[in-house]
Amino acid sequence: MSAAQPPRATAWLVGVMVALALFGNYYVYDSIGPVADLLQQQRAFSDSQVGLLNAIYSLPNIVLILVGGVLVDRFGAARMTLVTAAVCLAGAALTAFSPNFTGMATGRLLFGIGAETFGIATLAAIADYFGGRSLAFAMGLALAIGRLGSFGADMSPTWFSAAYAQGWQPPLVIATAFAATSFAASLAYWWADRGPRKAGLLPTGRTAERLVWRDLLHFGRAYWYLLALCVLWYSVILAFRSTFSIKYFQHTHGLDLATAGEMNSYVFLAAVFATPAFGWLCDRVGRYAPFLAFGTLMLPIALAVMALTGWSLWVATVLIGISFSLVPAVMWPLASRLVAPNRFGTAIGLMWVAQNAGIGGANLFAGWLNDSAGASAANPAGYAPMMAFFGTASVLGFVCALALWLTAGRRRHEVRAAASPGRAAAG
Ligand SMILES: NCCCC[C@H](N)C(=O)NCC(=O)O
Repeated sequence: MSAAQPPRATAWLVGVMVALALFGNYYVYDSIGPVADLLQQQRAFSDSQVGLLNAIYSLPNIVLILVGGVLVDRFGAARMTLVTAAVCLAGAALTAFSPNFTGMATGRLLFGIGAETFGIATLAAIADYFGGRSLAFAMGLALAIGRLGSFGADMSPTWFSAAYAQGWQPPLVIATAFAATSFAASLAYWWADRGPRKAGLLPTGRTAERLVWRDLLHFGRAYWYLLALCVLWYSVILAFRSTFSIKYFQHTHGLDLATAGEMNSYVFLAAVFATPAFGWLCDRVGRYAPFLAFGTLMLPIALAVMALTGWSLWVATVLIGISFSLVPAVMWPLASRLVAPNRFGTAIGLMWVAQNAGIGGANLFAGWLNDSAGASAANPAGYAPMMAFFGTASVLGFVCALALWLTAGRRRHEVRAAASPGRAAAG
């Protein structure tokens, strides 16, 4: 980190553009769910085909995202944000305008290849500009605007009802327009970044390094705890909340589809406001690991409340909302403190390789558990193995958070980390 920093106004301008870029990107990510039924009715897609349109996003990233992280370190956040936003735009357009399933799937594949590296580049951008000040708040705010994009996609059948009335294509064309907005915001960020970068006001650690595979093993112990926690927590929260929770609410708590979906969407909405608020709190208090441990603890408690008690679903929804807001608000700023700045992209890339594999694996395993136990509305007890699996994984995530707290998350470590960002426990 250089001593001089970009002016605060420039940092916030960049923050706003990055957040706008994330908004469009998250909208496109979540744009398939709302048109799934139309795709089945009008294009005769099967459930597997619709599922594949989302799965194909994660699968290539189990390998490619690592390369993406290294590219971010090598070519810088601004250039990689711009390039990957262009790839995402091409993917969204191909998805919307393809005459057949193969073309649509290729579009989603392209979008996935661009989007995960785009995610790393935007985190690196915020770390560049807010490394020494309000980092968790700025990252939380950017992620919150991204979540607003996901919420917007969920609400799009209401907001753009005329487009939905015309069939499956106009909503995907709207998604492409959001991808174009994301590209425009990325272009503006790249433009604004040129001055501070040339003036040497940004971290100078990002060098044109080759990918040395052995180096990947040289992160400190705290980083590996964070990686394990990232895999376990995201696997549970995304596989449960994005795939199985609505069906689970319907079958075990007797909700209708609309109410179950609404109950689920409150978690997104809560995250929009609570993620930056929690980030702000962490910056003010100057502590990260204890908050991370608290956030991860909320998840197994929520799952236990759902699976083992007859309490209102609101209790579990609030607890998951806290976890879903707090953990990302702390995890990514903490990651930027645990590794050197020139290895941030690689570090996040490695975390997201494992995360994508974990999310994919958890989805497949939970589905297999439900099928094997015959989970259904007639047999709600059949969901017990899935809940036991999610519960165990979330408890293990909490154990990793505790281990991280003990390794590099005590007050003395975090004070030192704040004084010298990007160096703590890097060793
Ligand atoms: N856009 C939804 C998937 C994002 C996955 C990505 N690897 C990630 O973890 N992003 C940070 C987040 O909390 O959304």
